[in-house]
Amino acid sequence: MTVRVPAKVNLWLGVGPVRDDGYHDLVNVFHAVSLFDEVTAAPADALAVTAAAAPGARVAIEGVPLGGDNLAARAARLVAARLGVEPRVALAIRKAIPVAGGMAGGSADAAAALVACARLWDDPADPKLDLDALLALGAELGSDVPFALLGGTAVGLGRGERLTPVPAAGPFHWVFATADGGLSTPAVYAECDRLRSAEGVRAAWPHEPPELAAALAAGDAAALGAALGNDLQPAALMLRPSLRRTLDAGAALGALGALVSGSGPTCAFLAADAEHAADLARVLAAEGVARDTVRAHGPVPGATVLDAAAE
Ligand SMILES: C[C@@](CO)(OP(=O)(O)O)[C@H](O)COP(=O)(O)OP(=O)(O)OC[C@H]1O[C@@H](n2ccc(N)nc2=O)[C@H](O)[C@@H]1O
Ligand SMILES: Nc1ncnc2c1ncn2[C@@H]1O[C@H](COP(=O)(O)OP(=O)(O)O)[C@@H](O)[C@H]1O
Repeated sequence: MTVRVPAKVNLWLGVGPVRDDGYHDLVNVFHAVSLFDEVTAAPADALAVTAAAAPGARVAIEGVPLGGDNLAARAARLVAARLGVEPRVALAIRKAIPVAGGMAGGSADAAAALVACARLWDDPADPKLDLDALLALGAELGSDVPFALLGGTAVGLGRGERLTPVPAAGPFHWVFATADGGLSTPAVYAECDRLRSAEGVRAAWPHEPPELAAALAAGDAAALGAALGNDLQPAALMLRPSLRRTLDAGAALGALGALVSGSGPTCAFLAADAEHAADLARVLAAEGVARDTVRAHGPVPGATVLDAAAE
């Protein structure tokens, strides 16, 4: 049983004040892109996780924990507990999504494991775990996990887990510039709070610009590029100043939009079309402002079971 699951880029990440539980209220516009991890789940004597780079992918696989704290393993245990079975499964993860890169690769693997384990252990004649149940389990694992189940384009409120799909025409063509080393999501949120308090800025209630929804609905890449935004970007740039050069290089090459993806350090560039994306990827790589560049398009569906013929 193999499940394919996409990375995300945040088209808009409005970050509100920190809440009593330590999380921030968000207006998080997620967009799933065609950069996929795959998780294969097979019955086994005990829970086990392996991880490898997908063919041709240059991911820093050593950053993926293989013990019980791997998000896919946590997902398997959660499904097993909910269904009252033992989590006897071997999970083989093939990663193309950058690790700790702001593209929600760990969340993607968790979503894939939720879907795969539900297929393995739920009763098909009387399933306990429908999509709503999986979305609720996903939210227990992490704020970004529900979106990896859903895919497409969606706005996430609350911690980012309360999702509403957003109509998007697409396809939109993207280039992602990966970086050496990841950024810790909690550290970037903490830096965002620190910068705001140092500047005496009180976080406003986050909002989403109306131009964004209009650009998505119309499939207008130029308008979308102008409407992108990320409240975590100043914090990511403070923690990783070299990203400024990467963003400036993309903008100078005519990217319609250039921003840090989520908590970074991956930078996302919106291209006018597939050809422009190929040019951007090639020149950014040649200029040495990224570890690697990867092209992808969005929106794409969320976690999907591959049939045997496709595997
Ligand atoms: C920033 C975003 C943007 O989509 O993604 P990444 O860039 O990490 O992929 C997300 O908000 C990350 O979501 P996710 O990675 O699932 O975070 P979680 O495991 O739920 O939380 C990890 C930590 O991030 C901070 N956090 C997360 C979500 C949120 N709304 N407010 C927060 O302050 C908290 O410090 C929390 O302890
Ligand atoms: N399956 C997994 N893949 C990647 N990272 C994982 C996984 N499970 C747990 N992690 C942990 O989650 C952290 C964040 O990883 P990831 O989801 O790739 O990044 P981000 O939150 O920036 O999008 C990693 O540094 C790693 O310690």
